[in-house]
Amino acid sequence: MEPVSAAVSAVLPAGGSGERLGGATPKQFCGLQGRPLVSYAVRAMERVSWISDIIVVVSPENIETMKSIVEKYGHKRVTVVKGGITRHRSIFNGLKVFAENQSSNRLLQKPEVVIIHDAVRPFVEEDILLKVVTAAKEHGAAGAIRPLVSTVIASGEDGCLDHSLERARYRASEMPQAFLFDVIYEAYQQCTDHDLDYGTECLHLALKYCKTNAKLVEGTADLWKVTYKRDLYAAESIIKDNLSQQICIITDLKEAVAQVGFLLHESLKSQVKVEAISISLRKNDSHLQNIFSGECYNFLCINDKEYATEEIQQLVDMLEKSNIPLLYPVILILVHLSISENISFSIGLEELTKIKKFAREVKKKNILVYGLLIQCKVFLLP
Ligand SMILES: Nc1ccn([C@@H]2O[C@H](COP(=O)(O)OP(=O)(O)OP(=O)(O)O)[C@@H](O)[C@H]2O)c(=O)n1
Ligand SMILES: O=C(CO)[C@H](O)[C@H](O)COP(=O)(O)O
Repeated sequence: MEPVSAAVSAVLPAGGSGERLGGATPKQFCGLQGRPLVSYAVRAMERVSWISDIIVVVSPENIETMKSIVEKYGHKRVTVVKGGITRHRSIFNGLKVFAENQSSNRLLQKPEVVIIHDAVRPFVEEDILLKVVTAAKEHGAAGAIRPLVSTVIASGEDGCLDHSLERARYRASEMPQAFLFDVIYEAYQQCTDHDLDYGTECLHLALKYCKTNAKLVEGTADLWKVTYKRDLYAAESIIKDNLSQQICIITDLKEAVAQVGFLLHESLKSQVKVEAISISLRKNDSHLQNIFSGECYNFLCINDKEYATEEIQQLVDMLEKSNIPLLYPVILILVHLSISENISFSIGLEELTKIKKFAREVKKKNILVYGLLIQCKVFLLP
């Protein structure tokens, strides 16, 4: 697919109260693995380099909470805007930031295409964003859809079945959606109070007021909206699963050690996404930096050096300098290979004590260090 050739920004409605989920905290602020749900959606947008501004719309009482989330998790390109009493009113407020000079918000550059995405749909990927934006540029509006899980039926006044819809002909409307900014803004300006208070579908507004037939784009199953309590549990297990799906194996440049890294890569690659690199940790390696910013949280560092702590210290320093938010525990497994002819380990007791002390220190920074000693005996052929 062609790269994006339009100015694109995003509006994330996050101003609801989460009645269906229940509980005192609105669902977008519920913690998943210690981080609020809304922050995952913001992060998903932020990772897409061609999205310029991200407008997060929250209820007036949650403005400060949202601002502190932006600060705590280092979110960039985010403007927090006051929401309305319904989702449509919140989205409209978000769009206004681009079109009207509001006293509390600087006027942001009006995008050609605007993405609208519920803040409670945390697993949105660049691929689907690109598809809806490209389709919106061509058709004026586009939205992700999914097959219906259950058949839609209508009941009559007596509470009995009136009619049912042919399931194969209908689709569930999901998010993200994208619009030519002028189309959706015009539609919202023309909306009646009834639309704003009872409507649930932005694509419908574009059709009703701008005669724009949205292109429907097949989305993936994980675009679903966190609505009920069970959805929070499901989202949390997807997050945990994603975290354990990527590992980086780092070896030094010595051939025997690099060879172990290569073999490990071969045996793991069918189960997890694995990167294996041979580098000198003393130098600043751009490939390793890219792996950090790709949010890899698991590292296996193999070496045969006597001073293993220095190596792992260098890796931790690089990790910290890379400024990736340490939102989850980083797992660093230090594998010390002792390749020798005799059975004694090349690493001394003093070094082991140092590693243990180091592990205790970095644990406070959410970095968990584990050590593994492997004795490889070299058999010399006669
Ligand atoms: N006045 C509102 C209502 C909803 N939303 C946002 O719109 C998205 C989708 O709405 P929904 O799932 O219905 O959220 P809630 O309204 O919070 O949930 P409920 O209907 O169960 O109260 C959510 O990110 C929600 O925060 C909003 O910005 N402003
Ligand atoms: O499914 C959607 C597509 O437009 C919206 O995300 C949905 O309408 C959200 O609002 P609610 O759950 O309050 O109806």
